[in-house]
Parts: sequence; C-alpha cells; structure tokens
Amino acid sequence: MFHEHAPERNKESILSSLKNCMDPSGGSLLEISSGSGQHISYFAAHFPNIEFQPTEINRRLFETINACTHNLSNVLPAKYLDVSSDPSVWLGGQLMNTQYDYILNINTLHVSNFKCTEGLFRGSCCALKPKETGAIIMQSVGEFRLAVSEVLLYSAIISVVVFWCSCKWNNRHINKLDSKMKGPPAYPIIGSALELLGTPEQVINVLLGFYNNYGSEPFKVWLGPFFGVYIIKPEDVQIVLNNSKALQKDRFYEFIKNIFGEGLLTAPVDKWRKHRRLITPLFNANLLSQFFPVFNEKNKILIRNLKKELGKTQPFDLWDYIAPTTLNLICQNAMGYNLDSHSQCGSEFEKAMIKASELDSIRIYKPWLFPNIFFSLFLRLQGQSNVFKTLKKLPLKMINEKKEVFAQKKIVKETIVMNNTDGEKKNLKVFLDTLFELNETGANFSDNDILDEVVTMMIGGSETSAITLCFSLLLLAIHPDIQNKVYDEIYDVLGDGDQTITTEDTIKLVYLEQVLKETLRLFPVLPLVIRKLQDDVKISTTCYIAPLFTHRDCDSYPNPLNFNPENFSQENISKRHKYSFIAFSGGPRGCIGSKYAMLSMKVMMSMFLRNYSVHTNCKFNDIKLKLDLLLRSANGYPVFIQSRDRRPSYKLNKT
Ligand code: HEM
Repeated sequence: MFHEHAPERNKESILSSLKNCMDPSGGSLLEISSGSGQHISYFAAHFPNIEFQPTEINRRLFETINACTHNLSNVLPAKYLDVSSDPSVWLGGQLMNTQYDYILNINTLHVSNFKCTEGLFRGSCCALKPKETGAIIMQSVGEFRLAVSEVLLYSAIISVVVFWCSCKWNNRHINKLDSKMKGPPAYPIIGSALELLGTPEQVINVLLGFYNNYGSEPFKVWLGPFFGVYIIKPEDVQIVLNNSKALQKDRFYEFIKNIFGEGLLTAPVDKWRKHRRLITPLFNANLLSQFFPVFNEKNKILIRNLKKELGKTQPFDLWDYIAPTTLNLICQNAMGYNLDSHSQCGSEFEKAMIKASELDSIRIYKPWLFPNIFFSLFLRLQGQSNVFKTLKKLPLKMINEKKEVFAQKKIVKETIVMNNTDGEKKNLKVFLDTLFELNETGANFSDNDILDEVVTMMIGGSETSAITLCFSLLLLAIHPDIQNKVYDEIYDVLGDGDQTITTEDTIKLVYLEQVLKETLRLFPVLPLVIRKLQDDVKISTTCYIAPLFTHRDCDSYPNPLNFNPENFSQENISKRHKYSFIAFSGGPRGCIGSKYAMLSMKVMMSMFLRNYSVHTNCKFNDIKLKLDLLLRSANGYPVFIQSRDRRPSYKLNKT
C-alpha cells in the first residue's frame, strides 16, 4: 500500500468543485487513472448515491485502490484501463453497453503522453451518457495549463532577451552607419514594423511615403531586427548590382523558398552560378525566334476568346484573359506542355500562386511571423496550410509526364515539332527537356532542383508579363492618343491583314517597346530587389534596390508620374544613366528572361491592338497599387473593347 501527499492536499478543493457540478441524488462516475485510490474513496463517501468505478493502467495499484474503498458499498472493484487505447476495448469492451454520468480525471495529462489526452477525449465521447449532466472533470488540466503557460512565458522572455542580445552583437558593425543615416523610426526587435502594418495596398503607400520623405540619397530601414539600406540613385544601383560580393540574395528570400525552392531566383550563390551557366544559353536571342509559332498560335486563341466581350456595356478585367495566356505560353515554350486542354489545372495554379505570394509577402513586413513555427500557425489560422502544395501540383504533373516521354523515347534531344511561319517543320528546344538532357551529360540536377527551376520559370515567365501587359493596355485605354500612335506603328509594320508576326516585325515595333518600358517604369512588377552586400571580413549589409523609387527620380525623369513613352526614345535614353531603368534588375544576376518577356509582350500587344481598340472609364489616378511579392493593380484592369477599324489614325482623320 502506498500513500500520496498530493491527493491529501487537494481533495478538499476538488470536492467543493464536484459539489458544484454533480447531482448527489444518483448516477454513475468513471474515474480514469485512480492511482492510490485516495481521491475516489474520499469523494465516494460524500456522494453515497453515486456509483463509482475506479480504473488504473497499473494493475499493481488495484490492491491499494480496493483496500481504500473496501468499506464503501458505492465503489466497484478497480478495473484495467489504458486511456490511449481505442474506446471499443475500454473496460474489456463493456463501455459500449455501460455509459456514465460523469468522468473524473485528476493529475494525469501533465505527466502522460499526448496520446492519453487524445484518447481521453475520444473515449469520453463514447463513455458519457448523451445528456447534459455528462461532464469531464479534470483538476489536473488547470495545473497543467498553468505549468505550460508559465514555461512558455519564461521561455518566450528568455528567447526574446537572447534574440535581442544576438541581434545587438550581430549589428555591432552597423551602429555607426545607423546613427548617421536617416530613415523611419525603429524599435528594438520589431524595427519599423509598426509603420508597415496594414493591407498590401497600405504597405505600398507606406513605402512610397519613405521615398517621399527621404528622397534619392541612401536611407535606412529596420525590418524587424534586420538593418537595411535603400539604394536609389542609378550610379549607386549600378555599383551594387555589378559587385561580385552582392550576388547573394538576402534572408528574406528564404521566406519565398516555399514557392520557388532553390531555383535561380532564390538559390545560394554557388548553386546559382552553376545553374545560371547551364540555363543562360537557352535564353540566347537566336533561340528566341523559335518561340514565334507558339506566340502566334496562343495569341490567336486569346483574340478568339476576347470576342465575347465585344459590345458589352460593363467593363471586364483584362487579367482574366491575359494571365491564362501568358501561363499557357511559358508552359508550352519552356516545358513543351500544352495547357489548352488542362485549363482547370492552369487556373488552380494561378490562384495558388497569387495566394502564396500574398501570404509570403505578409510575412516579410511582420517580424512576428519570421519564425517558421509562427508562420505555420498563421497559415493554419488562415486555412491556407495547403496552398504551397497546391502550387506545386501542375509543375509536378508536367515534369512527371515529360520525364516519362523522355525516358520512353530514350532520346537525348527531346523535341516538339511545330509549323513555323514558312510552313516547314522546325525543332523547338524546350527548357525542361534541356534540363533532362543536361542531366544525361552529368549536370546533376536533382528532382527537387528541376521542380524549383520549373516553378521559377513558370512564375517568372508568366505572372510578371501578365501584370505588365494588363497595365500597358489599361494605360493605352486611358491615353487614346498614345494608343493611336501604337496602332499606327503596328499598321505600318504589319499592314491590315492577319499574317503571323515574325522576329523582324517585332524589331520594327519601336514605339510599342517604348510603351512597354514606360509601363514598367511606372509599375515595375518587382518593385524591390534585395541583396546581401558582404565585405572582406564577412560582415554583410542588406541593400534594398527599389526600381519603384529609382524610376521616380526627377533627375532621370522630369515628370516621373506622367505616362510618357517618349521617355524611352533613343534620344532620351542616351541622356540618362543606364541604371535609371532597372525593371529587369541588372548585372550578372539580372532577369534571365528579359528578352523573352519583351518579345512575347510585343507579339501579344500587337495582336491585341490589331484586332481591338481598348477603352476604359478609369483615370490614371484611379489606379491603386498593392504589393504582395509583385506589384499589382488593387482594383484590377477594367476595360471595354471594340473591333478595330483597321486603318491608321492618320487615314481615319482624313475621312
Ligand atoms: C515583364 C517581365 C519581367 C520582369 C519585369 C522581370 C523582372 C525580374 C527582376 C527584377 C529580376 C531580379 C529579381 C531579384 O534579383 O530579386 C528577375 C529575375 C529573374 N527572372 Fe525575370 N522578369 C520578367 C520576365 C521574366 C521571364 C519571362 C522569365 C522566364 C522566362 C523570367 C525569369 C527570371 C529568372 C529565372 C530570374 C532569376 C535570375 C537569377 O537570379 O539568375 N523573368 N526578373
């Protein structure tokens, strides 16, 4: 027999709680984990009309329990019960026939495996009679919560102090820089996070506010405990982007690895160097002309789809048509995968992409979401734990299908055959197949590497162009005179027929290129590029290169908030610093797909404008921006379209 002190100490207070919630006139009670039997013998004496069933997992305690209760006629002999087991085997399977008015459990959960807690709740659902008096009484839970919350509180305080000290230590080298530079107010640990609270629409306005307050000279911002410097002047931007010690992406890119893995965009320098060297030849200007048949074919489908918007009085959102087309283009051109018959997969991917980039961007501006554990919790609370998995579904499907074809054919160069403009057959070099091919020659891309590069290309190659095209068309709708000028050029180059567009045609579409660049100047899809600048003694400083700010510098652009494609006339370009336009970033780690992007956008714009004129009720100042990982219009791209009268404006004006 053994005797414990705790039950002696707390039995009185538990009894008073039981008196509050138990009906003494009758009923039955199942005690789980009766231990020494001290509790049950004490309570049974106070509730003579209630039948008590003691239970215990440790059979050796049965004797002790029974000895404590032998003179109480309302206590049954102790029974074996493993609370973590399935309820169907509780009490030798009797539970299904015998149900109780009360279940009592004291001082178990905080000393047992979590399976026991789960089992207790699961079993209680079966063990309690289905009436309101059924109750689980667990004095131990109160103690348990207190103990855990205290432990959590102390751990949190200690973690914060340790974290603060380590930040202080890591940041010791920037104390001087910090004190000399201007920037928004910052507080320990959270930095300027309070300023950046708010929706994606508000965040972009706060960032623009920083620029308005501090101008083009470098200024500091603390994102959480991390110090960073905004670099805006083209001369300074050029130095950073071309510095071999600034090729490393900053820690914030770790946050977006749940989307891009370690594709080119996010890869650490060593991996990036190797992959970039292998992938760059695929974006060679000579190879790009091979994509034209696909450009022409997919844009024809776009033009056909748009027909249903003709004659409507309500504006529609350009995004709904342009985004699926750019995704379709990159899937076909880079992966050799035709999305036409898998539009459902495409739209699931697009939705997941937007949601994922929204969630990751929220994290960047909220230091309390920096630790993975808090971010996972945040995703759960938002009901979005699966979004990153959903995003990978389409790329995985494409990779697996293409891999099978590659293996089946057992060929080194897998190709797809398309009709080119002259009607002859031509082989198209596909990015994904080239990765498989490179592996055959020892490049060692793992399955994860391939997935990461494919996701990077799909997002880099579709979302960015779609946003730019939508902004461009919206701006042309707002500025009909500029739209006329673009169409006149298209007419002069392509005539009034429907012939397919060639590389040579796109070279001649000079003004259209100015329009696209001016759009990217005003609305750079990637408004922020973050690099880690490391010095010789491995001390690093974060540099924020902000195309959005550099493009609004009055020294480079006299009226920076006006939409003026003349900013990109040869004459005006020659007057400016090369790095005054950095929509595609610059230096060795600049955008690998800039040429592909410009070509595909030129083809889509010219086919669109050749068939339709675009109109809107929206004014320039109505465009509201929002920032997730990319810069978008917060209120969409609302336009109307009309069939194009295929005559240039100079001929129309004469009639
Ligand atoms: C309007 C269209 C586009 C814009 C404005 C744009 C802009 C950019 C920018 C600013 C970067 C540097 C990002 C950083 O350092 O954080 C970048 C990188 C990249 N872009 Fe683009 N991009 C566009 C289209 C494309 C296309 C069509 C592709 C692929 C077909 C592509 C693939 C990539 C890749 C792979 C990188 C990472 C490069 C590296 O780190 O080596 N982009 N892009």
